[in-house]
Amino acid sequence: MALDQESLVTKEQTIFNHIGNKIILSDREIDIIARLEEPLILVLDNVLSDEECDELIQLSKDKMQRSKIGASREVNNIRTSSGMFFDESENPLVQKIEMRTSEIMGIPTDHAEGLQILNYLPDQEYRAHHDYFVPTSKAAKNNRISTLVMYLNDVEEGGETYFPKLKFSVTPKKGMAVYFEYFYTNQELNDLTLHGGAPVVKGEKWVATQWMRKQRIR
Ligand SMILES: O=C(O)CCC(=O)C(=O)O
Ligand SMILES: [Fe+2]
Repeated sequence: MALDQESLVTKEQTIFNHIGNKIILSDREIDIIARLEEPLILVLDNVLSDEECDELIQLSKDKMQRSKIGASREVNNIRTSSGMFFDESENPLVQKIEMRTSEIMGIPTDHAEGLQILNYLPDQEYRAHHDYFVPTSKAAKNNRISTLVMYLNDVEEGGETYFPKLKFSVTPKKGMAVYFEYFYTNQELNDLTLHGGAPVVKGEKWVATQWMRKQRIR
């Protein structure tokens, strides 16, 4: 069979490998609500309890400052939300959530970046971007391979996580999450994971993001 024909029928290896519509963890059952196969994108429910969401917001509120992204860590317009990172296993709640995201994502905790919290007010957004680093950057030597964005509250209007190349979007809902991975041999599939946080129209939006690296970082 010609190569291009083969690529039409063979599916790439995925990192996420739970079978069925539930992920049974030691302390919790997570529901798989929706699934796009390639690139793999999953909408998950019951990832965090209401109490865990509230506590994460409380713990991060004090530490918020205008988000800084990119190598220069300068304030810019790609992301207008405020944000902060917890240190790895900074407190018991963060440690518990790291264990959970590791089980969900199928990657050991020592590959996990510190949990990131973002807060968006009306008109604030995160323009479309890839979570992996460009090959020429220093960080790409141990690049990100997968993302879990967890919604910490309900947003009155707007704030969807959108994937413009797939014409697909996820509405934030407290305790739910969207998972995607970009460790495919076919770079075109990785490229399709372009995504952003749409501007919040009404209310505010809180998310916690877990990124996994290819190799251990701690
Ligand atoms: O806020 C969102 O919906 C997306 C967040 C995101 O893309 C990120 O944290 O990398
Ligand atoms: Fe992102």
